[in-house]
Amino acid sequence: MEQQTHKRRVRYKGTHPRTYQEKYKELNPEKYKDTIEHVIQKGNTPAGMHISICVKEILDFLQIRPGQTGLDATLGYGGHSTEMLKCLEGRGHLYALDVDPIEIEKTKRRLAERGFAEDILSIKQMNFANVKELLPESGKFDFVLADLGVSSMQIDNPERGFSYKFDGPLDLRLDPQKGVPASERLREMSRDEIAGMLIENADEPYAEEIAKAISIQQKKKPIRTTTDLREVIEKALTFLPKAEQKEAVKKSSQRSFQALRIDVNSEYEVLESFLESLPDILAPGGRVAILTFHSGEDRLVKKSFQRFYKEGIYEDIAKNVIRPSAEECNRNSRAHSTKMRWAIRK
Ligand SMILES: C[S@@+](CC[C@H](N)C(=O)[O-])C[C@H]1O[C@@H](n2cnc3c(N)ncnc32)[C@H](O)[C@@H]1O
Repeated sequence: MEQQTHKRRVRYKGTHPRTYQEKYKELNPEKYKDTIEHVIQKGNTPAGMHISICVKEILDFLQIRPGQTGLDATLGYGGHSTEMLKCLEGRGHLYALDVDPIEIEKTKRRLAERGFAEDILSIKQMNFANVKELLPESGKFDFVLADLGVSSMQIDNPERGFSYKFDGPLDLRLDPQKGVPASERLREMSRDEIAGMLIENADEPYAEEIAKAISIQQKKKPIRTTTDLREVIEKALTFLPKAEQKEAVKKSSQRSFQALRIDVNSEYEVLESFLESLPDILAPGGRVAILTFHSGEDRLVKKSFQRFYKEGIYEDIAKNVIRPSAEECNRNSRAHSTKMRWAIRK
C-alpha cells in the first residue's frame, strides 16, 4: 500500500497584512495612494502615516498671512506644517522642530518632495523646551503650533515600544539616542515610586496593585518587553471579576504606557519650559495653538495661559477647549481625546 506523507499546511495569512513589516504598502504612502485611501476611509490610520487633527480649527485661529514667520514645535509627519506652508504662499518662513531622529529625516524628504525647500522651511532636531535657542536665527514668531505627544508612526512601530498592542522592546523614548529606555527606568524605581508615577501621570486606579506586581516580577525576571509589562498588568488585575478583567487590562495598559512615556521623556517638564518660553518667542499679536491628549497636559496649558492672561502678557486666550468635530472623530479614532487651546500675545 502506498504510504501517504503528511504535508503540513501553510498557514493562511489572509488578504490583509497583520504585522508591521507586512504593511509595506502603508509604510510607503506616497507610492501606494489607493491602499492609503482605503485604510483611511475605514476610519484607520495607515502604518507609517499620521493624520493631522483639527487642521481647520488651527488654520482658522492662526490666520497665517504670506510673509509671516511661524513655528511648528512638533513636526511629526509634517501634515500641519504642509498646511501652514501653503498659507505662506511662498513668502515668509516656517521653522519646524522634532526630537525624533528617525521620523524627522523621513519627514524632511517628504516635505522636500512636496516642494518645500530650505528657503521657506527650516527643520531642526530640537526639543521644544529649548525653543529660545532658535531666536537669534528665527526672530520672534507670528504663529506657533504644538501638537503634543506621539505620532501614529511612532505608536505603530513595534521597535519603539510605545504600544502594549505590539510586542517589542519596552523603550518609549521619542529620541532613542538620549536618556534611558522605559525598561531601565522601571528597574531603577522603587515600588512606591512606580505607584506614584502611575497615579501622577495617568490617574491609574490600580496603581498600587500594578506597582506591587511589577516589583515582584522584577525580582524573578526583569521586564524587558511591551508584552512582559502587559502580562504583569494582567496578573495584577486577576482579583477583579472575570467579566471585567479584559477591559480593565486594556485601560490600565493604555494608562501605564502613557505614564511611562511621560516619565522617560520628561514630558511635563519640557512642556512647562515651552509654556514659560512662549511670551518671549511670540511677536506682538503672535498667536499660539496647542493640541493636548490627556488631562495632565491640558491642565498645564490652561494654567499657563490663564496666568499670563491675568498678568496682561496675553491679550486673549481660549475661554473653553475646542474639540474636533464628531465627524472628524468618526474619520480618525485618534482624535477622540484631543483638546485645543489658544492664546494671543499682547
Ligand atoms: C502628534 S505628533 C505631531 C504630528 C504633526 N502635527 C503632523 O501633522 O504630522 C507629535 C510629534 O511631536 C514630537 N515631540 C514630542 N515632544 C517633543 C518635544 N519636547 N520637542 C520636540 N518634538 C517633540 C514627537 O516626536 C512627534 O513626532
